[in-house]
Amino acid sequence: MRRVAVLGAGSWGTTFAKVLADGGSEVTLWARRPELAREISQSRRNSDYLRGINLPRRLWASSNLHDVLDDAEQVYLSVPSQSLRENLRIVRDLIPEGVPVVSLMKGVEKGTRYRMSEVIQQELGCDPGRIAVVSGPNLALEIAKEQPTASVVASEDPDTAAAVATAATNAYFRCFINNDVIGTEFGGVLKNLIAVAIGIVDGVGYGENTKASIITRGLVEMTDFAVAHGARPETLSGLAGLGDLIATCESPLSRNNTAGRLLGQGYAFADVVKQMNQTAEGLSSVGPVLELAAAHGVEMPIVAQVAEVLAGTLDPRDIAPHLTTDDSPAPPTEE
Ligand SMILES: NC(=O)C1=CN([C@@H]2O[C@H](COP(=O)(O)OP(=O)(O)OC[C@H]3O[C@@H](n4cnc5c(N)ncnc54)[C@H](O)[C@@H]3O)[C@@H](O)[C@H]2O)C=CC1
Ligand SMILES: O=C(CO)COP(=O)(O)O
Repeated sequence: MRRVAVLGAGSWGTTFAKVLADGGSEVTLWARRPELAREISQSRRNSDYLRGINLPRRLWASSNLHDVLDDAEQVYLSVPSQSLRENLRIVRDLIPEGVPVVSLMKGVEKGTRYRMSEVIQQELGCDPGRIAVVSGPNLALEIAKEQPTASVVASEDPDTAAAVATAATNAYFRCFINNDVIGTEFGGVLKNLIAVAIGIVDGVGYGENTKASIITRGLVEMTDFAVAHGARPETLSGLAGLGDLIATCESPLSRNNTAGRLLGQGYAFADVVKQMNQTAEGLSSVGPVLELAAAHGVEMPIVAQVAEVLAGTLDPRDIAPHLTTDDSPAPPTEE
């Protein structure tokens, strides 16, 4: 039986561990807190993150990294993006030589502005073909309830993508593969920012026209940004772009959407951070994304307005899809 390891026992790491176990692998899950590892292994529950979900028998957890990584044939990473580098420095000598390393994360590192696969490549010093990323419309709790879902596995090496997709496919979860790592990864990062915008206008009380306008123009911003970085535009119209954008913008389960809603209701950024007890990656990646956009000459008026609302310099009621960074009096063209 294939033996795989998942690092990070939050909502997505635990859900993905279940996906892999239900796909036939024997899964070891690393939880930082020993009491959480005990609860998962003994009660088959993760009550902090996945209330009411029974976890499969083929999944056990430990807070000991040696136990988790020993003999792993694939390693999946699901910690908050801003903590990935420090965690990789702890585990890099424990990851078995040559095995696929898979990012489940949807963030960009502050300061360096690197994607998660780039951080992995730097810290492990490995061939990029050993790295894969998983991204798609994947709200953890729905998948933990075994609702039918599709996702994308991207890697520069088709064998790596196929090996990961095979391990991560089961009766309710299906993975498609591609080799557009940049597009797949940025799709997941960028839709979080548009979901924050949707949450903000929802919190303000605006309706479906505003939200549809933001989703549609948001997809243009996502595509322009990703293509400027080398992505294929089709990837952004696929599961890892439009698919994830729809899921995250529509669902109250989305933490990015929820954070935006609180901002739209008038809470200050610091209060929103205090109220969120789970990771909302968009709050950390808005800065590095705008820096990358400026460096590549890409206009992102919606994301820029999100940044202003977070900074407290724009009233949430004034966030709007019709505003552009273009000062000319001529109407903008819809490309
Ligand atoms: N929850 C979801 O529906 C999905 C989440 N993701 C992505 O998965 C990644 C992980 O997010 P979630 O599991 O949802 O977050 P979460 O907030 O549910 O869990 C994060 C986990 O990381 C641990 N953690 C926090 N700081 C840490 C540190 N410094 N070092 C090691 N572990 C630390 C926490 O204790 C917790 O177990 C994020 O990048 C997110 O965008 C991707 C797809 C779906
Ligand atoms: O990435 C996700 C769904 O695909 C989860 O979104 P949130 O991080 O906003 O909860």
